[in-house]
Amino acid sequence: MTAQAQAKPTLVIAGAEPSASVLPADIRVSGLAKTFGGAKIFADVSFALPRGEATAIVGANGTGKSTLLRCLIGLIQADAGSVQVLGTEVVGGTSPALRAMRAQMGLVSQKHNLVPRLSVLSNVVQGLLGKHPGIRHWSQSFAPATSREAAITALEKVGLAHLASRRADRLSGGQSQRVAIARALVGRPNILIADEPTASLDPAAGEDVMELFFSLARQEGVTVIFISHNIDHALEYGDRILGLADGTMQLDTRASTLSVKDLRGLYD
Ligand SMILES: Nc1ncnc2c1ncn2[C@@H]1O[C@H](COP(=O)(O)OP(=O)(O)OP(=O)(O)O)[C@@H](O)[C@H]1O
Repeated sequence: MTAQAQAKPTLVIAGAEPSASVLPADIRVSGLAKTFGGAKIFADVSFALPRGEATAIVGANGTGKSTLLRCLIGLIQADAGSVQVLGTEVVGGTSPALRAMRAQMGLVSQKHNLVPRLSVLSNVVQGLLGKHPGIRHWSQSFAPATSREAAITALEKVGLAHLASRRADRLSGGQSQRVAIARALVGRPNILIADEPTASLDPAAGEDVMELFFSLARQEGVTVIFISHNIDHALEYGDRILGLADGTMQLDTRASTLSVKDLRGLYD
């Protein structure tokens, strides 16, 4: 299959895999559309993500990958369509319903988003705020012992328990991203969402973070959806690839059936 052929509408198979509609899905998107100020970002986007699978979203800059993730989390409202996450309808969902849904998710972003002046342990404790809103989970010193212990366990999983008391702004980029992974995992989420988790890391640190992130996600049986500009990462770590181009989902297929060359077609 050539790169050019893969990205052309004749090969669009979004939503067409029989398995996508029959497997239990943690995320179901149907007919999703989003505009900003009248400019179409994407329309008619449909897919289903089976439980326990990792899905990579790929596509050129500005095609709407982050916007799509934000619509899934309910941080921005789609203009049309439906998004069901763990049984909750996100489009038009109430704030309490969206908060309860997000409490079952872990988020990792490219900028780590740690609170710089707080300790590593407090940052990880804050990963429990979705499940336990309120001041007790702002800092490890207010948190109940069970939460502190959960945070230490999460730090052990990413190999950083020995840095629990270090301030977050005294970490390297790779260490920060590991702490962000611990924070995402501490609440035992059902879904992990990562927006370019290695974008700010050098290649070796990026590789380490991807290995760690996916080995932990697989151990926990978590459904993962991640954006990557690294085609090798998308193919290596994604069970499935979603490709956005020209305002539609041009690609929705198993990673094992694709090559680097196929995916480059999305960037032409
Ligand atoms: N809040 C917003 N208001 C207006 N336009 C926005 C907003 N957020 C994103 N956009 C626009 O929507 C388009 C898609 O942006 P988005 O960040 O989703 O793309 P992306 O595929 O994630 O890009 P990249 O790969 O560069 O991160 C861009 O043209 C962007 O400028």
